[in-house]
Amino acid sequence: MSLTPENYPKDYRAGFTSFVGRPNAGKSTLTNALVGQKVAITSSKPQTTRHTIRGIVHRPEHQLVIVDTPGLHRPRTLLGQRLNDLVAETLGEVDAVGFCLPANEKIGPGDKFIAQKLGGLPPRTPIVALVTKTDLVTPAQLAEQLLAVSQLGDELLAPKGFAAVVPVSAKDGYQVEEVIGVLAKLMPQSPPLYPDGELTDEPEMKMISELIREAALEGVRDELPHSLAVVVEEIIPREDRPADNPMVDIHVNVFVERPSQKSIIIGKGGSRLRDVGTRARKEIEALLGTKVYLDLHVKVAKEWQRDPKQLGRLGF
Ligand SMILES: Nc1nc2c(ncn2[C@@H]2O[C@H](COP(=O)(O)OP(=O)(O)OP(=O)(O)O)[C@@H](O)[C@H]2O)c(=O)[nH]1
Repeated sequence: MSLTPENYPKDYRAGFTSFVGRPNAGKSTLTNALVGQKVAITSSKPQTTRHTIRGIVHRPEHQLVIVDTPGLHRPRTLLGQRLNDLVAETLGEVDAVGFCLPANEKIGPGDKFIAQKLGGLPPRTPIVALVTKTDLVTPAQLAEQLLAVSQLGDELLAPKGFAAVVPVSAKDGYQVEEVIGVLAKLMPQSPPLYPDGELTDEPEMKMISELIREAALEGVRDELPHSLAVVVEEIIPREDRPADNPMVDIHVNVFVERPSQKSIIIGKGGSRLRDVGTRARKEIEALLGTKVYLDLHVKVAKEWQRDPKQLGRLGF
């Protein structure tokens, strides 16, 4: 029998949690592992998560709603500041924060910067340290990192420190269920917030633009992630299609900052853009469950990261 707001165990817990951590710490991959389906985009390039995407973890005794925040980092451009505002806003509203620190990298200034920010959250918000990517280190290295992480909490989150320090590998599934359990215990007693089986409430347009962004970033150089914005202009059901075989036309603008970046995205004779389109289309078809015609246009919007008007137009 599925859970409803009227029929749920009396000690049921439900609430919001958010993962923070420096770029590449493994936040998106962990979200996907917890939810069990691809919802947040992942890539080996830092800062690919621009939008707040929620994954929802359902268990018989609790529900976790995960808000996936962009990588916290020191503000550099206007876009950077906006990302930070977004992170601060998101974190003010959650019941617990998961702070991701990779097991295979020494704690650095970026981690300390984030820990300091977390120290400024309302005193009731518990913070769980998640030591990610444990598959990449030996048990001895892991033990050392767990100790270093606890010390970081004692130093910068005094007097409470971390509510827990949990090692996890999203890649091989080690301790994924433990992470859910630890976070769930920190949620308030509450009826389920979302119906059973719902995995994300992210609007389709955002998910589509994330899929295209992910495809467009595949295999490109480091400078591009910050310079790329994807805007889905419209989604139109194709007329004159048989009812059992529908199709939608999706018109998309891909914005870059410089003509040279436009050439990178398009590739020789348009070959790269065709590949990006094919890969993204397959993912979008799987998401929507219908055939898709994807119309991609690459445009140059100079310095869009620094221009408030352009940022607004691009949905930031
Ligand atoms: N070996 C291993 N690699 C991992 C694991 N989790 C994440 N990764 C890799 O680490 C890289 C970054 O992971 P993401 O999940 O995109 O990191 P993120 O923190 O969301 O990154 P941003 O969006 O840049 O903030 C990717 O190449 C992942 O495949 C893990 O448990 N084990």
